[in-house]
Amino acid sequence: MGIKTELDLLHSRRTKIVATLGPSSNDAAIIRQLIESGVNVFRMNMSHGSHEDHEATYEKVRSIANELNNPIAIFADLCGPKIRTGLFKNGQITLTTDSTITVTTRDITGEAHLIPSQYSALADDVNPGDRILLDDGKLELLVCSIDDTEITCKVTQGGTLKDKKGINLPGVAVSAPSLTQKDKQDAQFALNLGVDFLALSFVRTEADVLQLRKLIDDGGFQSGIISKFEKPEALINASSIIKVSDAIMVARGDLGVELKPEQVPVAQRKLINRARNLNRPVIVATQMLESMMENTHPSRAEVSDISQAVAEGVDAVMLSGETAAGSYPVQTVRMMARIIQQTEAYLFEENNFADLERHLSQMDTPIPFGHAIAHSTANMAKQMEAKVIISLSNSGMSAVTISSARPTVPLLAISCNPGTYRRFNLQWGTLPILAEDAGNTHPNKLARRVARDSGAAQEGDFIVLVRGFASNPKLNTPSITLLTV
Ligand SMILES: Nc1ncnc2c1ncn2[C@@H]1O[C@H](COP(=O)(O)OP(=O)(O)O)[C@@H](O)[C@H]1O
Ligand SMILES: C=C(OP(=O)(O)O)C(=O)O
Ligand SMILES: [K+]
Ligand SMILES: [Mg+2]
Repeated sequence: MGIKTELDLLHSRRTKIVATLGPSSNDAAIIRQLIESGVNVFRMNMSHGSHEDHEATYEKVRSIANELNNPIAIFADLCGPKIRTGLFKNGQITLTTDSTITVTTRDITGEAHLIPSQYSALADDVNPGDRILLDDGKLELLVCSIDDTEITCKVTQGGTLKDKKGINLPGVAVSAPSLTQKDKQDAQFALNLGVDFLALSFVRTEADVLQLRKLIDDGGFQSGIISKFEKPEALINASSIIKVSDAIMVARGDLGVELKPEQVPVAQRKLINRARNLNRPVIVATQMLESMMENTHPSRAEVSDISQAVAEGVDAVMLSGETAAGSYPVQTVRMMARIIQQTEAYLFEENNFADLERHLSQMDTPIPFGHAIAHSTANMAKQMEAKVIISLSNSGMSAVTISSARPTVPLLAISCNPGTYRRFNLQWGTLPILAEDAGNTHPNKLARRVARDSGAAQEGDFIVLVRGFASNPKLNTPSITLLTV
């Protein structure tokens, strides 16, 4: 896929698509189709699959993305202290409501009435009367008694339980740290592969994020961090967590178990607004097209859910089991792209993304420095009917600040750092451009050339160039330049 095709896509879809890799999508032909159907970012879930599997899939994605000249970004999602069931003899067991079962932390294979879990402190963390939720809360147990490694429970909500499904303990203070020993090993592995981001599960505080940041920095890597909001504590500490993260994810699967399900949509809205106000990309994840794991058509409620997230101004929507283990991975991505396009077309027609801008301008004054520049850029580009906004970024700050204003005019984000270039692909309405030259000496010339070569603008068209953002206030000298190609 050349840059012109990408540009056409950007004109028709600003909200990005994240797809999880797994057994249904580890084949080169499928990966190619997923990219051609609209995937912008792939997720490798470290909770499943071996390092060998992940490495093989990673190399396939990179080689196909290179071949297609597509700025696909890849992130590794660390397990975090997610407690899971172990393996069962036939891959699953059935739990009957009102029956008695045992959860054990012994290292065994599970069978009827016996659920293994590798989390060794489980028996210490729970008390009689606590609830244990299984598989994103679909099944529920009540703790009756604890004897060393054995937790005796009554099944209060039965059903089928498969291998390695999540265990949640709502209201129980889990002793495991956010970054477990396994996470550190998985992070090293993924950083060595060259992932663009690491996703940190079950973040509770800013310190959790900084611990991972240190691990990345100590290894001399540049990977970004996506903080996953899955705990009530994270919502309380949202601003401080967002500020030290490169992006966030509203991880609705675990969040909906740790909170009540009805609290999730409000948390989603608040997090989208908070992340945008702080210039950080935000992903909404989980069960977006869940029914398409087995069906070729989505439920009406799923379609509305995606449409709603787009209208709320999210940067990216994510597919999990749908592309990792579902029967129709490519059809699911196509469906997601269609839903996004239809909703965005309406929003642009109604000038509703501009309403989001107004929402932002309702923030306390003076509004943050970057927002003023970003909104002026968006407005000027629109008023002058500029063909494109071009940002020049070393760190990526100019591009993410402009993207957060959700401009009507497409944003071409230039960087000469391949990692920054790919990380741009998670951002709303941003088409990444990799340049050999950072444009420090001849920025106008570079901007004109990129606008022309990408087909975004022709001789005589207006373009708007933005550059000079920096996190150090003394070096922060953003400028807007109106250029004629
Ligand atoms: N790499 C993989 N290998 C095997 N199964 C996978 C893989 N990725 C996902 N799956 C399956 O798809 C389901 C949904 O995927 P996902 O949301 O990524 O996982 P989870 O919710 O378990 O963290 C998983 O529970 C698992 O059954
Ligand atoms: C995305 C999520 O995390 P995971 O799939 O790793 O549990 C979630 O909980 O919604
Ligand atoms: K995970
Ligand atoms: Mg989760």
